[in-house]
Amino acid sequence: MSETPKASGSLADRITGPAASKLDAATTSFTPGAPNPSNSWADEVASPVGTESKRLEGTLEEAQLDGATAPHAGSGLHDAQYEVEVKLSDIQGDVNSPLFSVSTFEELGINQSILAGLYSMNFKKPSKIQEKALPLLLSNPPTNMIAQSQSGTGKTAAFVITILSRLDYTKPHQPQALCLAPSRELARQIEGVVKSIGQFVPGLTIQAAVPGAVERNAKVQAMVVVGTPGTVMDLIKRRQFDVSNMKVMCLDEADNMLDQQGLGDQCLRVKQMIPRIDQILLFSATFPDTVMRYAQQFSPGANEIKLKRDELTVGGIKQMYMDCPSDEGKYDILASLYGLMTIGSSIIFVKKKDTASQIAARLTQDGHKVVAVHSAFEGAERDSIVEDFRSGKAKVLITTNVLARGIDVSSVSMVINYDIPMKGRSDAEPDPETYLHRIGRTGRFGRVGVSISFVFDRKSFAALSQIAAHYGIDLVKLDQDDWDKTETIVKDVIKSSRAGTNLQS
Ligand SMILES: Nc1ncnc2c1ncn2[C@@H]1O[C@H](COP(=O)(O)OP(=O)(O)OP(=O)(O)O)[C@@H](O)[C@H]1O
Repeated sequence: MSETPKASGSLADRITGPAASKLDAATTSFTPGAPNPSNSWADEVASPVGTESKRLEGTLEEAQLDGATAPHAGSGLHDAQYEVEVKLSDIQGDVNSPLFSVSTFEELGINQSILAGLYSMNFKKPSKIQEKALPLLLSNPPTNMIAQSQSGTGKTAAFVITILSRLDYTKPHQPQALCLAPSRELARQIEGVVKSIGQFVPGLTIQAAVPGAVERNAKVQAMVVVGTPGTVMDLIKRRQFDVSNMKVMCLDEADNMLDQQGLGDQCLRVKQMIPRIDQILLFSATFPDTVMRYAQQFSPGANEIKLKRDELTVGGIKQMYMDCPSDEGKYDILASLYGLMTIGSSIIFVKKKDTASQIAARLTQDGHKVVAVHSAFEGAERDSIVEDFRSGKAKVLITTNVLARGIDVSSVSMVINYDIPMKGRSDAEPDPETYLHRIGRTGRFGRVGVSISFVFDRKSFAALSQIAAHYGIDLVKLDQDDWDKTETIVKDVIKSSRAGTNLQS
């Protein structure tokens, strides 16, 4: 890291000095990007977004504790030796961790061949959601389930084990389980998890139903089908996909699938085209109240495992924000962070496809190595770019909300919200669910990671403040005027994780 942000002084600082978090009654008019001589926009927002430098210290200490790195491995915060081994068994033994469980996979009544798959993936103990959900999921008669658990805590394995336990293995060409996901990348990833967990299950057949995967007129002839709603709907309509014998239907990222106008309609159509389903499973890290009611209709009589709002954030993810000089000025800050982004892998989330492409082009021009993916890319190209990112060939990925959910790449140590996620007409409101899913691309299954959200005006600051208030969290302000300090703070967290490479079981 040698570059320093070109901009001098944050907007908030240029207005009033370090942004204060208390509400200031006297407000003056504000033009985004233009210094306001008398009042900070930050002052005008009742905000839990903390700015005191001493909070940085506290957070770093917490980072070590929450990430379960230093205390278990015995490495101190200022230890020059960054390579710290994270002991997963210790995290899973901590009653407060979402990965905690008292039981073993054997005790959950899982079939031997499925157990063999779990062990070969080095899954030693279930996580909390797996331990709580599996007895309910596997009991007879099959019961519907709505299950919520923090990002990166192993929901996929919970529903995949259920699917594999429900199949009639005497009918290898008969589709019996359907799993739907909101993006082709997530559907492909789930297909991979089914293959891995089911690798020792004799006779198991799996097929993906994403755009381009099933030839026109070809039949879907696998027991487990994982796809995206639009493609699956078309295949059923065209009678390429026989759904007369469906035992399990699972929606991953269910709140997103049911909430979004297009996706929601398609999921409902698919369900209506299936004459009978023994078990309907809805999984997500988030279930806003508005969607929950609809989810309960979609999956009637379901057992429910829910989290409280303040339990939703993952302790291993250190959430920070950067006060940028202007919308345009965000680019310089991003470029300055490049060195930190490549310690592990990073994902930069933007709102628009165009922004993703433009930033990627600019960073490339400036000599950095990055890739971009969004829905305007062709399917095959998307697959190959995401594959490069998974394998570590590409370390910095710029994308839109299309990859905000579900994507599991353990080496991701940093997530940047280049644009604060917004929803509603003309982006009127902040989108706390998307925020949580985006930052959840790091800190997977006990690992440590950093999220940095960029704010630059009153609207973006207020939006981030509301998101922080929604989850009852404090965000740490990174100072662009003290780049060395910023670098140290971020580096300490990222290097303590070396995400993915040193998680010992
Ligand atoms: N019992 C386990 N032991 C060890 N690793 C596990 C276990 N269960 C899951 N994992 C790993 O944890 C990671 C996260 O799991 P998964 O992708 O299922 O999370 P998730 O809860 O679905 O997250 P998200 O809400 O982001 O979709 C994966 O790499 C998975 O292989």
